[in-house]
Amino acid sequence: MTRIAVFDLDGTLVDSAADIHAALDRLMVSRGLPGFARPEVVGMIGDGVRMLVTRALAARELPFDERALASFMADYEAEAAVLTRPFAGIPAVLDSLAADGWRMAVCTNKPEAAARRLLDALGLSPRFAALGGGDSFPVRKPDPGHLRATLAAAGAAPEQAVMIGDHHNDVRAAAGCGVPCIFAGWGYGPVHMAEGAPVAAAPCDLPALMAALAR
Ligand SMILES: O=C(O)COP(=O)(O)O
Ligand SMILES: [Mg+2]
Repeated sequence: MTRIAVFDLDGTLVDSAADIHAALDRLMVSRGLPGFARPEVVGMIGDGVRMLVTRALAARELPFDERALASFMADYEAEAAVLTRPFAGIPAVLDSLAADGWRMAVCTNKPEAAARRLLDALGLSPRFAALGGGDSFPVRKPDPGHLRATLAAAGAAPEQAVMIGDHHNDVRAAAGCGVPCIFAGWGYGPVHMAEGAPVAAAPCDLPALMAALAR
């Protein structure tokens, strides 16, 4: 059976916090508000762009505002790959998984256009059979339908899959599909978000953990 590795994007494949942080700070500056410290921004990532902007505005005691969301999205999408790079060891792991016959896909809560642009800019797009963004389907992680639809877009079934992610949204989406999950210990989510999933300390730990989990 062909196996498929479904990767989360922010905090798993790529260290994107610096560009998200810069775009959030530009949004704040445009409103005459102070910016954030990196740990604050890291704690806001994981539930998609609407929640990210909601949390950033709430941190400044402002209500959610569609115009702020639209201007953040346009700005971030254009500048998503300025500072963002794959985590150390990720390109080598993708090479080694491909050599072992794994197919690969991305299931991210980041809007699809920004995710696609980022993967294109980093030269990673050709590696993935499908990209399921936070707005690609009617549901997103932790809803298991997001993972299921991403797998379907890749022409794969949950029985073939292993998910790798850094947030409880990834762990829960996988659990809802009956897909084993590995928690990316190098990412943005605190380790309690693994909720019992095996934790990979570094990308180079993935191939062995994945081989053990794949059915
Ligand atoms: O956009 C987010 O909030 C998180 O994106 P991710 O699902 O790739 O971690
Ligand atoms: Mg993530």
